[in-house]
Amino acid sequence: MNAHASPLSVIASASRIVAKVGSSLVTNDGQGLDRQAVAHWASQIAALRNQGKQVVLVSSGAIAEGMARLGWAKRPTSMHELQAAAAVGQMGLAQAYEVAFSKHNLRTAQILLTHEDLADRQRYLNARSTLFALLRLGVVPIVNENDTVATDEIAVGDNDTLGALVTNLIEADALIILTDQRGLYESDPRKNPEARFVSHAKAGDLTLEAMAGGTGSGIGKGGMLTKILAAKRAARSGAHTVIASGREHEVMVRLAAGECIGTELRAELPVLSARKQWMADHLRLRGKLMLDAGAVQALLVEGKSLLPVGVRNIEGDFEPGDVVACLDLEGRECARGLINYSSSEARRIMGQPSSKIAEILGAMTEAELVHRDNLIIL
Ligand SMILES: Nc1ncnc2c1ncn2[C@@H]1O[C@H](COP(=O)(O)OP(=O)(O)O)[C@@H](O)[C@H]1O
Ligand SMILES: N[C@@H](CCC(=O)OP(=O)(O)O)C(=O)O
Repeated sequence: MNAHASPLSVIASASRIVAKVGSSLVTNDGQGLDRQAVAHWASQIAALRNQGKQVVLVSSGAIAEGMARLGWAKRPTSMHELQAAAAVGQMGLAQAYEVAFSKHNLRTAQILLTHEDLADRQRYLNARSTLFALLRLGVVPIVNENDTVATDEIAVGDNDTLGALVTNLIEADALIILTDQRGLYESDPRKNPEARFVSHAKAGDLTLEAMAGGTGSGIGKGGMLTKILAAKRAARSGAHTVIASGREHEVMVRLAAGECIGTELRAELPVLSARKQWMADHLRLRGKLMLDAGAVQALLVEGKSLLPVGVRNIEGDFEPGDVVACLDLEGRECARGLINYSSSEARRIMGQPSSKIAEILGAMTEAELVHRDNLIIL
């Protein structure tokens, strides 16, 4: 896993970078904003900009800062208290970044997103154009989840994932995830101080997911697993990921100079087209299709569309245009795509040849249940 160490960090050649800093890196142990840390992020991003690199910052910390401002020692569990803390804290966060970046003559822009903003194709394209406009204007976009309005149904959920979604959105070359650990260890170093460090691996390598645990800090949200999954997601648009310690001196600048710091997860997965990436990232699954062996072979090996004849069972309620998962014989999701028929229609035609669709439903809109153009192989 540590074998293919490259002499130069992937960040050296990246011209568009998304950098994500976790809550523990912008607050003093969750007790209010660490203005010195914020100043360091600003000066490092300013240095990268002076090298001609475009940088979008995804910063956590709103809830931690809100808790400090409200005098709460413990992270609340109720959604509305969390949302209230985020609303209070985001003010401080935005203000601190604006002040810190202004010392380098840089303007900042606040971008608060939810999953719902990105799941709508028009709003997705709009967010993308706005981010590009900001980068062209030389402004540093600072992104966070819009926690104040984000309920579970519409939330991205954690900023590692949000960082990956923004990486895909703006087709960044690299995602830097800064956290309170040196990078990925073979198991959580808080629980196992003997755990070995992973310096290089392939993004999307399934063995990494088994190594990564949840958050250990009580301040952060995602833990290491969301970072590993973020790297896999970022790789789908060709972006490499580095997970490194935000406590390393001048970590971003040294990475940009080519130094290998932290865990480098290289993008070696097939890159999805922009439209398929958006489908994979943003649309909620509405149902599941259990396939037979022939259909699995047709999809995965022969690159064909999914026909009703290869479906053995269907779960869920969906309408034409919704996203459904395709499961293989072992129940693993092997593909997902936009379905052409509603769940009630699909149940009536499953297991049948396409020539029978018109007879069963009264009309045939499409011969395929999911056309290959609308299908993502996982
Ligand atoms: N295999 C692992 N390697 C490194 N850290 C891990 C691992 N598994 C779990 N962790 C935990 O993940 C934490 C970092 O995630 P998190 O607390 O969410 O930080 P952040 O706020 O930076 O996102 C670490 O402090 C560590 O305890
Ligand atoms: N949006 C939340 C942060 C959520 C989150 O993922 O936190 P972290 O694990 O510290 O990156 C906030 O600003 O408090």
